[in-house]
Amino acid sequence: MSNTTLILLGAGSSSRFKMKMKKQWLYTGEIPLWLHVAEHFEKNANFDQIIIVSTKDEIRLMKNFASYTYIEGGESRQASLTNALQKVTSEYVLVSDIARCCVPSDMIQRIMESKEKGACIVPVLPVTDTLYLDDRPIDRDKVKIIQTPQLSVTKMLKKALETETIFTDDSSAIASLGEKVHFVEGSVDAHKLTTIEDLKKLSCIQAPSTKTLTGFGIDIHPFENNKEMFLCGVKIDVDYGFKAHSDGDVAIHALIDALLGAAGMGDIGELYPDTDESYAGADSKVLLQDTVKKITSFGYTIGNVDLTIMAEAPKLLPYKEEMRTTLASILGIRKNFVNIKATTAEKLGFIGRKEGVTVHAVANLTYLNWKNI
Ligand SMILES: Nc1ccn([C@@H]2O[C@H](COP(=O)(O)OP(=O)(O)OP(=O)(O)O)[C@@H](O)[C@H]2O)c(=O)n1
Ligand SMILES: C[C@](O)(CO)[C@H](O)COP(=O)(O)O
Repeated sequence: MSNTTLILLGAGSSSRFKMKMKKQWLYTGEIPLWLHVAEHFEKNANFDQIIIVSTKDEIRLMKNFASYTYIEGGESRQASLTNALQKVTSEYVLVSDIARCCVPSDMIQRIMESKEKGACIVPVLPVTDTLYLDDRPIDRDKVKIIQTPQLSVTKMLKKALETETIFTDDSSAIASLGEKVHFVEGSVDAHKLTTIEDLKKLSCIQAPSTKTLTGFGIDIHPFENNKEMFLCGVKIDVDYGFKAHSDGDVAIHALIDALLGAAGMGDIGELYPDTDESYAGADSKVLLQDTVKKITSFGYTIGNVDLTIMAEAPKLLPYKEEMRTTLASILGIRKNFVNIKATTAEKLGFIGRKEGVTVHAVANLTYLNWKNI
């Protein structure tokens, strides 16, 4: 028993990163950044428990990668930390930002070995440039740059955060109680990933794998009279549509499943349950937009998609070009990467009897190559 819990904070929105992808989900080789950080800490110290703090959507996906304890974050770093601390029963807690993704092994050792030296053990860097406060130079030897991870006595940190005051790190919270903060040497390598430019300073992360991930989706809907019909987001000029909880766009539903399949994100029913009244009559284009947003924020980029619509009726040839253009625009790819095929079932089965339609879809994803940004 190490009597230490590791909390990795990753519930931020990456707003300063200014990419469609969240920085936590940038891929290094075949693993996302958050997992790279967790595995690195796990290799370098013993923990009773490892807690990853993230958002609800991300936690769903994270659980497919590794069995850590996952906790939903809050509005601020401090709120996220407070949520995670509720699950901590060990004497010590090591808290780090996932954004600080290249913390050297010797820095982790230095912090862990200093456990007894204060209520909070903090890695620091000296300032090497001249410093001014407003229009006056100040003594730079009295100034420190504070990094993470920080090791705290759990009960002190919990107590320090029982306040409305917002602290930018754990050490400032503990210092506010008058408790001893002990400084150890940090490292320039433990630079925090905040903007795209920071990527150049982080040598521990490699280019993402060039692997292609393939997903397959299938959906079936029966016809229903006196409804509007939509396929691939295009209104089809017939006086019947599909029986469904949403607008019944069976093609978009199959495509969403193919995209989710390639990303390892489950299926359409998990993301947009048909028991949820907010999706009653939903425009499937909006669901596809949301799926694309999620896939992109999790570090993937869409390569191509291919759909086969099996329908005895209606005739779809006149709509194929508009279907291609509509899907390409939502997927954010050129229309030559969107293929639509239509086929009959040669009058066989429920499709042949004109009772409904089946759509098969395939999608390919790759990891977004952030090295080319
Ligand atoms: N509500 C929040 C906000 C931040 N963090 C985490 O705290 C760390 C430091 O935050 P920062 O680098 O500022 O990340 P973001 O908040 O994502 O970035 P930005 O401010 O640019 O949106 C990050 O690992 C971030 O994921 C968190 O867990 N919960
Ligand atoms: C905790 C921290 O990384 C210490 O340097 C820093 O304060 C986080 O600041 P942010 O504004 O939440 O990125």
